[in-house]
Amino acid sequence: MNDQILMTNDLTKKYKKHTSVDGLNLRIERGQIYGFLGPNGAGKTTTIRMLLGLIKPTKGNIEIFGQSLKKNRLQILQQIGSLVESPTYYGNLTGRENLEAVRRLRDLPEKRVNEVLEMVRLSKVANRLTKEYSLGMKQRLGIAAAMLSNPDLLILDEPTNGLDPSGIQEIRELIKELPEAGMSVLVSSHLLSEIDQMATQVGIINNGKMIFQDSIERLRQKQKPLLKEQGIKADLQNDFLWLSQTEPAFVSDMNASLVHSGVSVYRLEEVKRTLEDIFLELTGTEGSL
Ligand SMILES: Nc1ncnc2c1ncn2[C@@H]1O[C@H](COP(=O)(O)OP(=O)(O)OP(=O)(O)O)[C@@H](O)[C@H]1O
Repeated sequence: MNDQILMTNDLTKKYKKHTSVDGLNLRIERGQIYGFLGPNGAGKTTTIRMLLGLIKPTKGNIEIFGQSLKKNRLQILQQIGSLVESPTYYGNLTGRENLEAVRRLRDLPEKRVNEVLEMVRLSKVANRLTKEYSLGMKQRLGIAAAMLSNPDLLILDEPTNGLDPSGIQEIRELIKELPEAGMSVLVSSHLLSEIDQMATQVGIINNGKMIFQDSIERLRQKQKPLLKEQGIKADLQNDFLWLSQTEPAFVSDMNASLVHSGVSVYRLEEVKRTLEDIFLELTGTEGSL
């Protein structure tokens, strides 16, 4: 079912002569995890600020939950949870106390604090002071606060920024579970690798313009013909592009070609065949052990 939750038409923001966001037509459907990708300065934060009614578009319109943001701002924003920039806390309060303060302010049900702590996997450290939290824990607490009101749409601006790989993994796992809890998600990042395994849909923005918007599967499929055109044999398996040649010149040409075509390469690795692989190949017993 096509159930559009967010739609922008020709969304544009100009600062004097500079166009930060240029005619964006964003489309997000209910239940999707929409990865909003673009290099630094591409216009992601400016777009998100417009979606949250924090700044006014120069041109274009925004429809969220089927209603115009201009006309129904407050009603729409009540159903959106957001994390824009680093969350701020009272360091001398515990994680639970910080959430409790937000909950009271917004008059939300008491049980919700425990529910969101559980969802972001902070229950065990809920009674520790937040000044002792790691950056990843702080980000998760920020997401918990954004989820307190049980919003239909969660907007997260670069929630993995500055985190180490395990922190990124935790956020990724957490976000993946949100559609099941009834939330659609827009999550921005400047690295494809960070949202690769969690987004269902991807919008790529560059210099304020949308250059790709489709499913993550379609984005992956684009990689193969590109190499095929150049006579390079490649096999796409488990999110990795497998190549049989490893000469330095070949690898660097292939990398340049992918990057020039807008495909972010986040790791190049030579995988040596294990002795077991060689043994299996020599003995022809592959797959029959
Ligand atoms: N208040 C402002 N006044 C003038 N220019 C601005 C303003 N806010 C943003 N810009 C410009 O708009 C462009 C897009 O910025 P934006 O912060 O939206 O990018 P971004 O994709 O979120 O990048 P980053 O990840 O670095 O935050 C940049 O060139 C920026 O300098």
